[in-house]
Amino acid sequence: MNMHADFSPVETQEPAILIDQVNKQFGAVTAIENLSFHVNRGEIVSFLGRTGAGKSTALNLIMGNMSPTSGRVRVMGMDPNKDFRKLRRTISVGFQTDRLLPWRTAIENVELGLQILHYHKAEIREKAREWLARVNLADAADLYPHELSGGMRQRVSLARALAIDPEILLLDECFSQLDHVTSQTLRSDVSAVIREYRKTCLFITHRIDDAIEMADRILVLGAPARLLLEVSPTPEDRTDHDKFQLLHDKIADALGVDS
Ligand SMILES: Nc1ncnc2c1ncn2[C@@H]1O[C@H](COP(=O)(O)OP(=O)(O)OP(=O)(O)O)[C@@H](O)[C@H]1O
Repeated sequence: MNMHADFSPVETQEPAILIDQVNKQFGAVTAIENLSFHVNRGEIVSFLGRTGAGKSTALNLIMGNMSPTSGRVRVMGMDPNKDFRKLRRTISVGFQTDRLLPWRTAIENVELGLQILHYHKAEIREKAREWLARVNLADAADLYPHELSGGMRQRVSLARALAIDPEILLLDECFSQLDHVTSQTLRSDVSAVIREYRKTCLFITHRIDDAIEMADRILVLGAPARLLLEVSPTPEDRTDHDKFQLLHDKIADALGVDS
């Protein structure tokens, strides 16, 4: 159990993430234009947009790194920019690059977030081992990042993000640097873990396949970020080739890209 009093879990009935009529300007540039959406607890939502669609800006707003020019951003009912400290244990992020520390072994990298949150020493090692095993890396605990493949490093990075037991996992293009086969395997392993532990996940990608495979709901964004299409893939959309293609084409059409 985490003994640090500052980081007690946040309890609320509100959606995990709420974006309500949000605008974000950077000088003359509009990054987000009247964007509204929510992510329910335990839901996996994919954010799909072309480059420059404001996906990173939306992520920064949710992480509390900046505040909107107008509109409301809420995470578990709180303002992430104002309640940054209270939400430290609530949100974890998996990035496009693994961001592992090269001088730490795999297990020591997983331990990092737990150390920052002042978990007890014995608990830190135990949880890190547990999560490495969950991402199928139990045997790689003592290897350094340069001894691991790209897919393995990304698994370590995801174990690190999940080890602090966050309510919400934000995944920012975290499979896009990997080859197709590695990315597919990791994607299905990670979505299985997210569903098993009933995490809320906002998954940012520009790959239509990734979104259909992983998400309960897909939000297709135009640039500047505004909602163009919202779809909920069914299990058949994933398993039936024709249905998959139909949905793929519909999303590609909304995005204005060739499928
Ligand atoms: N700090 C900033 N200062 C000025 N302009 C910014 C800033 N951050 C983002 N922008 C602009 O806002 C728009 C949206 O950028 P953002 O990085 O959020 O898009 P994105 O969808 O994440 O793009 P990508 O897929 O390429 O990462 C772009 O036009 C970008 O140049």
